[in-house]
Order: sequence, then C-alpha cells, then structure tokens
Amino acid sequence: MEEAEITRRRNILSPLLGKSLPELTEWVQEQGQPAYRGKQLYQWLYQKGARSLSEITVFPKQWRENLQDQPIGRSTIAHRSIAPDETRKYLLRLHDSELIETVGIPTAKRLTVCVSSQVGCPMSCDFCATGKGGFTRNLQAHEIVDQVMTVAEDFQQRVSHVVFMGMGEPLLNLEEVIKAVKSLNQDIGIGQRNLTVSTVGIPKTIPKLAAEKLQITLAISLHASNQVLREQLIPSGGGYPLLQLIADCRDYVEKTHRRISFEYILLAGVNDTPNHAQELAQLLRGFQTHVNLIPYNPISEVDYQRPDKNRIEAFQTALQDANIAVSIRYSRGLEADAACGQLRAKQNS
Ligand SMILES: C[S@@+](CC[C@H](N)C(=O)[O-])C[C@H]1O[C@@H](n2cnc3c(N)ncnc32)[C@H](O)[C@@H]1O
Ligand code: SF4
Repeated sequence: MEEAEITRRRNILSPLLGKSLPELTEWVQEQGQPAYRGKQLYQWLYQKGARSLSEITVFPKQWRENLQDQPIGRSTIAHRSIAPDETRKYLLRLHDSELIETVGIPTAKRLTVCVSSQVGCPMSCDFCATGKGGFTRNLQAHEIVDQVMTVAEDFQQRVSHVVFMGMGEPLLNLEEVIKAVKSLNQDIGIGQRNLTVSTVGIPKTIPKLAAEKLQITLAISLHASNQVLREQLIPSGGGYPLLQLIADCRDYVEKTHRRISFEYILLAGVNDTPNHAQELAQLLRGFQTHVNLIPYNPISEVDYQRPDKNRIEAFQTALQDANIAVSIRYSRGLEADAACGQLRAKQNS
C-alpha cells in the first residue's frame, strides 16, 4: 500500500472524540456525506455521549454498517470504588488495554474531575505512587476528554472543574494536553478558569504554555524551599534549577495575567520546619500567588509521615505572617486510595 494511502486510512481511523466541529465536518465530507452530518456527529459524541457509531440512529443504516471499524475513542470502566466522602475512583481501560485512574470529586456546588495525562509517570518523585510505578505512554487528547465524559455520565451530572492532577506529568505531554484543554472548553463547555494544570516543572515548557495565552490555572508542584531538598524529593529537579523555575513562572504571570499557585506537600521532619516556611516565603517574595499546603497522603513504598495538625497550622501561619496567601488542602478520597499521589492504576479496592 502506498504511503499516502496508509496516512489517509490512519486519519480516517483516528478516534473521533477530541475532534472539533470543523474537523468532524471535514471527516464526514471525506466519507462522501453532506456537511450537516458533521454537526449531528458532534452532538451525538459530546452531548449524547455515543460510544459507537451504530448508536447514531440519524445516520443512514448502510453508512453506519460501513463504519463498523471506526473507533470513537471511549474507554471502559474496569473498576470503580467509592470513598465514604462520595469521591469515586475509576480504573479505566483504554483501547490498547492500558489502565489509567481518574477521580470524581463531588461537593455541594461542584463536580471536579481529576484526570490523568499519561499512563504512569517517568518523573519518579519520591513521595508519589504513580512515580514509583514507571511510565508507559502519553495519553492522547481524546483519552483525556473521555475521562471527563465518563465521570459526568457516572454521576449523571455536569462536570464544573477539571484538575490535571491524576497520573502523569502534563507538561511532558504538552501538545495533547493543550488540545484536551481546548476541547474541554469548546466541546464540553467547561470554563478555562475552571481547568487547572498541575506540573512539577519541565524545562522550556512553561514559556510554550504562556504563548498559548490560555486562561487556565497553572499550579506548580514546588514541595521544597531550596535546591538541595527539591532534588532529594524530585529527582528531575536537578535539570531545572528552582531559581529558573521561579523566573519562568514570573514571566508566565506577566504574559498571561493569570496568577500561579504553588503546591507544597508537607512531610514530617523533611520540609515542614519554621525555617523551611521562612525560606519558602523568601523564594516567593513579591510574587502575587497562592500556596496550597498538601499534607502527605501515605503510600506503601516509602515511610514519610504526615506532620501533626499543630505543625501544619504553624507552617501556614508562618507564610501568612510573610503576607503569602495560603490554604491547607486535605485531599478527598483517602479511604479509597483516590487522593493526590495515591494513583497507581491497579485494582486495589
Ligand atoms: C500526582 S501529581 C500529577 C500532576 C503533576 N505530575 C504534578 O506533580 O504536579 C498531582 C499532585 O499530587 C501531589 N502528590 C503526589 N504524591 C502525593 C502524596 N503522596 N501525598 C500528597 N500529595 C501528593 C503532587 O505533588 C502534585 O501536587
Ligand atoms: S508527583 Fe507528579 S510528576 Fe511526580 S511522579 Fe507523581 S505524577 Fe509524576
């Protein structure tokens, strides 16, 4: 078969989910169908959540039969666990049988989905279950959008917020993450300000993200107040000095006019002393920002401890005294191993 023909077939057989309305219109026209079928396909994919083309009864029967092999790009739920606080953790099976985890977090007025951006993660952060499990592959944009649709269907509720805080490092998969952000905004209707991308920091990617001028929230997983400690917790930190990371963040704020928030995991006796708080305040001086303190969620591979409540509050007060906006974020779903850093894509509950 000629290369052009192979490419044409690959395009035709690429999953439909994640494609925009103009792309779907082009796709139906390539199939010899009138342009209005593109709008129908768009509605069935994103609003009715069709899982196969055979469900789309407005399409001519013969055409549907011809399209049997066309993938839509939906995953299946391999397992679901529900924590006492109503947080739901899903183990999703992808088209190639790889498994990822996604979390749905309901609160009074919101439904937040914590999505994965990779199968596993290559960053090997010392405190994170995903990092301990190694890396398999990047997710494609439609596989990220699918996670949000799956949770919305399961809760039978509109998703209001999405956080890229599941498995994987989003900025290692920047192109697909940007495509997914745009699709979640334009096709699913979630405001960009309600989309949060969390990153440990990958050299040269923050300026690229800034150039997109998106209105998303960027969260930086800092976790340490000095370079030595950061490299101890985040091995990749050696290749991206803290001062360069902070400088890139300042440029990002200037270009996008969006505030950045910093995540700081609290590990007893490791990074939670008053000196660490002062050092952190110094590092972030003059920065219009918000710090989220995340008390450590236990994983079996390492023996870090969560600091006690007094210690956590003392750290918070020290930052507040330095005029830094700060909150303590107790993760939801701890009892179902669905909390930040506990995702490992195994059926363990
Ligand atoms: C799992 S990561 C995924 C997003 C991205 N890779 C990152 O590191 O920001 C999401 C958040 O969970 C935090 N996290 C990882 N392991 C944790 C643990 N054991 N306890 C609490 N938070 C943890 C990370 O530091 C990060 O702020
Ligand atoms: S904390 Fe984030 S970057 Fe680090 S290993 Fe876990 S998922 Fe990867």
